[in-house]
Amino acid sequence: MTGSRGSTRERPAAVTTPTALLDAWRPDEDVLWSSPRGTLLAAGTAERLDLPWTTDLPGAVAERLRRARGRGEVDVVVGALPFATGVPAALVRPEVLHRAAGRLVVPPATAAEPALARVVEERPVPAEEDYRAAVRRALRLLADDRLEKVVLARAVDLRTDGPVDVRALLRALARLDERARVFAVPLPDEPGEPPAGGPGRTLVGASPELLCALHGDTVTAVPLAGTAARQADPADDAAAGAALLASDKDRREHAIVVEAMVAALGPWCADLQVPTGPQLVATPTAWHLATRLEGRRADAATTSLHLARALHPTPAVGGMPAAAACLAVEELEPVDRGFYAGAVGWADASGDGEWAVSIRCGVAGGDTVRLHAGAGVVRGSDPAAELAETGVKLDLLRRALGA
Ligand SMILES: C=C(O[C@H]1C=CC=C(C(=O)O)[C@@H]1O)C(=O)O
Repeated sequence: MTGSRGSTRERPAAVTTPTALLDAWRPDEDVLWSSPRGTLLAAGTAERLDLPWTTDLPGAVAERLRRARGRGEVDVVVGALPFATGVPAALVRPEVLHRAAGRLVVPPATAAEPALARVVEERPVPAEEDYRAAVRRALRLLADDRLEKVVLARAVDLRTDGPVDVRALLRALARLDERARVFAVPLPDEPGEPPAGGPGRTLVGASPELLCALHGDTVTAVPLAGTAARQADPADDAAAGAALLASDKDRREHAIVVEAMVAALGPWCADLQVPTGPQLVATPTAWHLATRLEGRRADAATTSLHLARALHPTPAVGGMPAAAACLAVEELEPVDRGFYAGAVGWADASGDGEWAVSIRCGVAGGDTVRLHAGAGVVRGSDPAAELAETGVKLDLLRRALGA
């Protein structure tokens, strides 16, 4: 699935399947990534690349991959980049890379399958009324023209009655959303945390949003923005999707993202195709507006990480203008985003790579899972509706956890 075929520590795709890779995934040791293009199991760590976005990340990664290729080692990095641009990434060049064709498709659960630990407590951070108050403060910033859009996120801390089995959670996520990019990335301990005795922290999720992909010369990005809750009744559900597609406020929120992404990709692309309007995409809990951008890279030296760095943070997770929105996020959100709303995926020595926006995810560790979700605030947004929208987004992980 990647363009590079040079390394000696890779297993041929024919010998394995996505579900075999999931079964082989080891907590705290391995990264799992599954997308429509294929599934990767990055086993063990040959090299840790804990670089922030703000360094010459594309150059540094390309150089390390080139050297690894020269030594006949795995020449692919896999992992996650945080939301904040100054914070180190959780990227690894694995000892062994296993690949399988196609995405992870998990058969229905059997009685023999171990059940996930039960969620016994949920604590929103901040409290729901404080989130609504933060949206009202954001609306005041939007009113005086300093900002056009800001995405405000909140967290929910879940406590379970036993350790969370991340492999079982991945299975549940893959069953729930067959179109998503599903991932599990072991994270470093938080600074100042005592050394982990038990299981460490794992970023785990099912992202519906492609930040960018580069395959050969083809550049793709599929920004999402604009949300409506799915409905149980099919007619109501179709009506909710149609209403979203017709919603002025959501189309405005979406257009801000597309405009910023087209501007960011422009210098890297020849012939960038931009559809005239958004389409609907569905996740199990939400409808979204989506626009598929496709172009050809203008320069053969461009890698997927050049594109990711040019795009991040898009106004689907930050806002517009980006710098003012990030300041507002810092001021209005009481919880650090960590690896939520960053990027997760892989890059290889040929320049190819695929990066999802790390949304619809949580950080699992021991008996807790911290979930995050955000909603785009623009003029005319309603604090109660934004709170409900973040709830709809959080529901994907809640549902996978059986909460
Ligand atoms: C920021 C999130 O979603 C983004 C993706 C789709 C729709 C969004 C929205 O309507 O605000 C967000 O931009 C999230 O899931 O936490």
